This record gives sequence, structure tokens and C-alpha cells, in this order.
Amino acid sequence: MSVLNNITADNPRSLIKPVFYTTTANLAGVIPFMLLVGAAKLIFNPFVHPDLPLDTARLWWVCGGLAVSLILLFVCEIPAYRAQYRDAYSAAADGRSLLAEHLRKLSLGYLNKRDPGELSNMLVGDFAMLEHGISHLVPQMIGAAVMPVLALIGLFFLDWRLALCLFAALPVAILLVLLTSGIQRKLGKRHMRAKIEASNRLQEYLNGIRVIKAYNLTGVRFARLERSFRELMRQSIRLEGMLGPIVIGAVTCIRAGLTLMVMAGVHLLLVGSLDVVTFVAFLIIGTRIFDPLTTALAGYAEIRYLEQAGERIVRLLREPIMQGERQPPADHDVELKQVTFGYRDQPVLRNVSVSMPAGSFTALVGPSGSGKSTILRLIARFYDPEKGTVTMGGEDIQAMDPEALLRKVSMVFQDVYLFQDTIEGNIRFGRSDATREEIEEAARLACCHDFILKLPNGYDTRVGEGGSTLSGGEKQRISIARAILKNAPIILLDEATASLDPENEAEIQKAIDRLVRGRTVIVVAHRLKTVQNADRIVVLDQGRIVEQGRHDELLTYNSLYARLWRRQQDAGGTADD
Ligand SMILES: Nc1ncnc2c1ncn2[C@@H]1O[C@H](COP(=O)(O)OP(=O)(O)OP(=O)(O)O)[C@@H](O)[C@H]1O
Repeated sequence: MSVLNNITADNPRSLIKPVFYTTTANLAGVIPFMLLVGAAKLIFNPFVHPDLPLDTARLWWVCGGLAVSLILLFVCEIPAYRAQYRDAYSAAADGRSLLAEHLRKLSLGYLNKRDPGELSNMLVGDFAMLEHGISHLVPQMIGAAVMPVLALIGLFFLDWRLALCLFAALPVAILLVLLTSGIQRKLGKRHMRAKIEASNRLQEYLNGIRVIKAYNLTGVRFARLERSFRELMRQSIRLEGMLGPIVIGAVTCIRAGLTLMVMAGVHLLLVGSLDVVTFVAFLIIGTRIFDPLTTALAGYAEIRYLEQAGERIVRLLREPIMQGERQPPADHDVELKQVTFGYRDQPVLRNVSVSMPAGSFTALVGPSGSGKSTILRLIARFYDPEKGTVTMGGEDIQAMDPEALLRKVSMVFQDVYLFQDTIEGNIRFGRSDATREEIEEAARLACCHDFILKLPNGYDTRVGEGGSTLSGGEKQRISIARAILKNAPIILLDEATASLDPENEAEIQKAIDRLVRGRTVIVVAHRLKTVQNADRIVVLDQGRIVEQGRHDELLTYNSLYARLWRRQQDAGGTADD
């Protein structure tokens, strides 16, 4: 991966405009400078050649030229400014959207391995650094190098001896920065790791603040957070402590060149082999190239640091997305054939084979952690199995376009996530082009309409963080309304484990009955009485299918299902498995 790809998040073209305009503006900036040298020459000429009068007419022309160059500079700097800011920010915004889009297409298995704090840090913090690189650092560094390079060429023609003195120490300064770039990189990496760790700990602390308070873990958790902050501070000091001397050392080398030039100039002047006008020109130019060179060297060190943020983004962008192009078939039979799967090394499903014919109702039951929800995730292709296949209409779903496959599936999860949006907007996630009437109809079928009308702004009430809060049962019904609106032929339902009040439970059951009518339904059931009428009940234990059949059939086996059933009956039908 090249430096340019890294610092632009794989979009080096985003640098073209900022660099072009900034370089043009810097080139235009050389004109007043040359005019200034010309003016100095005119003013000092009578001192060198006392027989010549001061050429006031040309001096006025130079002044006029200075005024014109000021306007030219203004005209050149406006597009440079616009290119630097507008284009850099829009490149970063595009990059962020691209990365967010890419994250959606990656397998959940990959995302599970990453810390959510690290990902949000990349999307916000790392991109902000690249924004700064594209808008400021790179154009300014290249722009800053323009003047010294031109000065180097011009001054060698004017007097090669003084030019040699002035630039003698520059290679040493450049070498110093380049030779230490390995150490800078290592320290930069450590600093970045400490930054990610601190942001992960902070996110963990904020997300878990309720649990931390409830269990009085404030001391323990806060100590972890504080440790990560301290480590970040240590790495920041180490990084700055290293960068500072390098940049100061490089700047001192450049300064040494200026001193050397002045000493040589005085000597040459005294022995009469240099005229005062040339010396004055060297003094003006020598002091003016000092600032841009310092900017360029310091900018280089900073770019090497932000390159690492870019490298992480580029690596993530190149992570292969879930493959598959075929459109799902019209037939909605679902089948798992000898499927083995684990989230990490631990196997969760072992050699599972189960067939769910189109239009049938299948219930997955079994003890907690037996792998029921995992089966739903594999059918929706959140993950691909390690061994075996999941098929739809007889075709392997791994060959299918994951997004097209998801259009065939409606999922109702245990924990419902409501976006920070209105109730209408939240239901609309089911189908973005739905009309208000269709949304209300779906809400009616999902038994939500009445409670929605009682909210302060009805369907326009904002929910989610910072909005109205809904009860667990109400959230469930909103998610069922979403699924009804989506109208997909396959329904995957993960029944809520939390106990609801009888009224809410009855409403949810009514909503589910309407949702599943005439579709291929696969339900993870915790309350066995809700799936007594299922076409097939699949009983899982430790990732294997131990029994399957209809309710009455399974009771006659007098095995795991019968035991679970009796236990729930004894507990009044409400106890969990
Ligand atoms: N994202 C994940 N990463 C790692 N392990 C996971 C993940 N999701 C689930 N597991 C583990 O896989 C096993 C099966 O989980 P799964 O959610 O499929 O069980 P389940 O039968 O649906 O359980 P429950 O009835 O409690 O919802 C459990 O041991 C669980 O800890």
C-alpha cells in the first residue's frame, strides 16, 4: 500500500486539486518576492555605482507590479482555499460513507472480531486526521517546497558559492527526518493503539454505566478507564518527545546554512569578490526560505503519523465482502445440510440438517445456548457455515447476493433496536417507499396503531435515544409492524425471553399470527405453548438436533422436549427453558 493511498483512504485523486491550487498559489507568491529583490537591487545600485542615479521610474513600476501581484495572489488563493477545504471535506465525507457501506457488506464474523470502539474511531477520528492531511498537510508541504526549490535554482545562477553555503546543511536535515522515520512510525503505532484502547474503554464505560452503578463497579471500571487514559498520555509524551528533537534538529541544520552563508558572504564582500546587491538578495531570500522549509519538514513528520490511520482504513476497505451475485429463487424452501459452525474456535452447531418447506411453520427449541438463534443468523446469511450448506429453493445461499437474499427475509429479533427517528420512520425501515396509509395498516395489523395514537405526536413522535421511550412489548410490536410492511416470504422470529404482562403478550401473539400467515416461518421459541401447533418442532441440545416432529409426537418420545414441556407446565407455562 503506497503512502498516497494510505493518506487519502485509497483515493489519491482527492489530492490533485488541493495540491495543484496550493502549488499555483505558492508559485504566484514567488512573484512579489522577486519584485522585492528587484526593488532592493534598484535601491542599492547607486551605493555600488555612485555615478548612477536612483532609477525612480523603474522603482515605481516595481511598486505597481507589487500591487498587481497582490491581486493575482488573491485570485489564485481563493480556488486554493476552496480546493483545500471543500474538496478535502467532501473527499472525507465520501470516504466515510464508502467505509460505512463496506462495513455493512462484511460478514458479521469479521465485524465480531473488531472492537466497535475501534470502528467508530476509524469513521470519526481517523477520517478527521485524513481530512486534515488532504486539506492542510500535504498541499502545504508540497506548496512550501516550491519556493525553496525555485530559490535554489535561481541562487545558484546568482552566486554558486553562497548558494552552496545556504543549502549545504539541507541534505543533513532531510536525512535526519528520513532516517528517524522508522522510530517515528513505531512510536506512532503505539500511540495509535493507546488511543484506540482509550476510546474502547470509554465506550465500554459509557455503555455499561447503568450496570456499573447497579453493581457498584465504579472503582473497578473507572480504574481500567483511567489506566487507558494514563497510557495514552504516556505514549503522547513519548511521541512528541521524539518528534520535537527531530524537527528542532532539522530546523537547526537549516538555520546553520543561513549562518554559514552570512559568514561566507561577509568574507567574500571584504575580499571584494562579491557585490553588495547580490549579498542583499541572498539575505532577503535566505531568511524567507527558512519558514516554508520548516513547514515542509514538520509536515512530513506529521504525514508519516497520519499515514498509519489511513493504512488501517485502507486495510479495512480491502477486506473481502461477502460474495454472491445470483438472485434468490422464487421457491422458498429452506434447508440446512450437515451444517457445522462456530463463532470463534468453539463449535456452536455440529452437523445440523433440517428442512423447512415453503409455507411451513418450524419451531426451534432447546436449552439456552444450544444454537437456536445461530440457525436464524445462518439462514439470513449473517455468517457463512464452516461446513455444509444452507439452501433456499435447493440453491446454496452462498452463491446469492446477500442483499437480495435479505429482501426475501423479515427478521424480528429479541432485542428491538429503534433508530433515533419518528415512529413512522422506524416502521418505514421495513420498506422505504411505503405510503403513510400502508404504514398505518401495518401498525394496525401489528396491534400498534392504538398506542401510537396516544403518543404526543402520534406517528410523528420521535423515539430512540433522546425521544419518547416505549415499553419492551411496544417495541416488539413496532418491529413486527416493520416486518409486516416488508412483506417478505420468509419470516425469522426470535421470541423475546423477557416476560411480558399478559395483555402485551396477547397483543404480540395476535400481531405475530397476522405476520406469519401463509409464509415460511422459522421461530426460536422459549415458551413451548406458543409453538404447540407448529408443523415441525426441532429440538436442539449443545449444537445438535436431538429430536424433531410435531408436539404430540415429541411428547410420546418422553425425552428432552417432553421434559422441557413438563417443566414449563409445572411453572405455569411461563418459565424459560
Ligand atoms: N456473536 C457471537 N460471538 C461469539 N459467540 C456467540 C455469539 N453469539 C452467540 N454465541 C455463542 O454461541 C452459542 C449459541 O448461541 P445462540 O444465541 O445461537 O443460542 P440460543 O440457543 O439461541 O440461546 P438463547 O436461548 O439463550 O437465546 C452460545 O454459547 C453463545 O454464547
